[in-house]
Amino acid sequence: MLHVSNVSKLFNSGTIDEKIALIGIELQLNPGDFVTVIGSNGAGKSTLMNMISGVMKPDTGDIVIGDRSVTALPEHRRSRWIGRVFQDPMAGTAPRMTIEENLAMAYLRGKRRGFSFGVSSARRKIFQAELSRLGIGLENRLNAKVGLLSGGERQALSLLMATFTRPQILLLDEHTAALDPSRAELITSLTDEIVRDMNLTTLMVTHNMEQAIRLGNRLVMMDKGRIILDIGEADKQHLTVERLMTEFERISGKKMADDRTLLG
Ligand SMILES: Nc1ncnc2c1ncn2[C@@H]1O[C@H](COP(=O)(O)OP(=O)(O)OP(=O)(O)O)[C@@H](O)[C@H]1O
Repeated sequence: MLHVSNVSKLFNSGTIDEKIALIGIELQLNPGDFVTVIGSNGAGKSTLMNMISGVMKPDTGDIVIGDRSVTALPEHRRSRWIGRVFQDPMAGTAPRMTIEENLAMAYLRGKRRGFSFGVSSARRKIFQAELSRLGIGLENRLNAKVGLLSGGERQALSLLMATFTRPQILLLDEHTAALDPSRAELITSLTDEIVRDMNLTTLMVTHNMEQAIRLGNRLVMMDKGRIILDIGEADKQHLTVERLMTEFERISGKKMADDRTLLG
């Protein structure tokens, strides 16, 4: 479903600010894979997400979604196949538009022209049904401006908007990190539910090791632009935070330098 092959990225090449962000990344996600990604600061996690979504182009390598190479396509041309939720609850939604208008926008993403922007009563029913699965009452607030929602509510809406057109790839970029613990837990369980229900192929970056172990069927660890561990379903079931830390130290030869990492 997603094949990242030999992807490298160097920032500020040839200057004293040169930064190696990714080196020869190889990553294959099969349909329905839910892969969590952890790694120390500057490991290249966000850069990898940006390469897949088309925010930036790799220096070398190829990115294939489904059976097509998207490496040369700009971000907006890939958006029909990709859903993405960012860390910042402000990033995924339009604050001055209503919940209904935001959903209509997401609904039209990647669709051919000819679909009207207006919200028909049939479509409104679909939106209400989708919103009610979030379980936080947003289905009764279709005309509320999104800017008035709490961070958790916005993130729940962003998650819905990113997923309800069933993207081929869902990218979650520390999407619970800016929320307080109870809201983060809500978004985490909604994520798990939606990804499983829709069988979405998902890549989720998190700084929370416990969350990375608990969710998904695979766990990938990055360090200094490389994937240093790729743990499959069977091994992941027996994984603990302590074991993960030990593995990181063994492979990288250093302690996990990441102030934000939650040990669970
Ligand atoms: N636009 C940019 N210009 C220059 N250097 C960059 C840019 N984006 C990322 N980098 C550098 O590339 C490396 C990888 O950064 P990236 O943000 O992908 O890491 P990360 O694993 O997401 O880190 P964090 O967990 O701290 O968010 C870092 O050294 C970073 O400083």
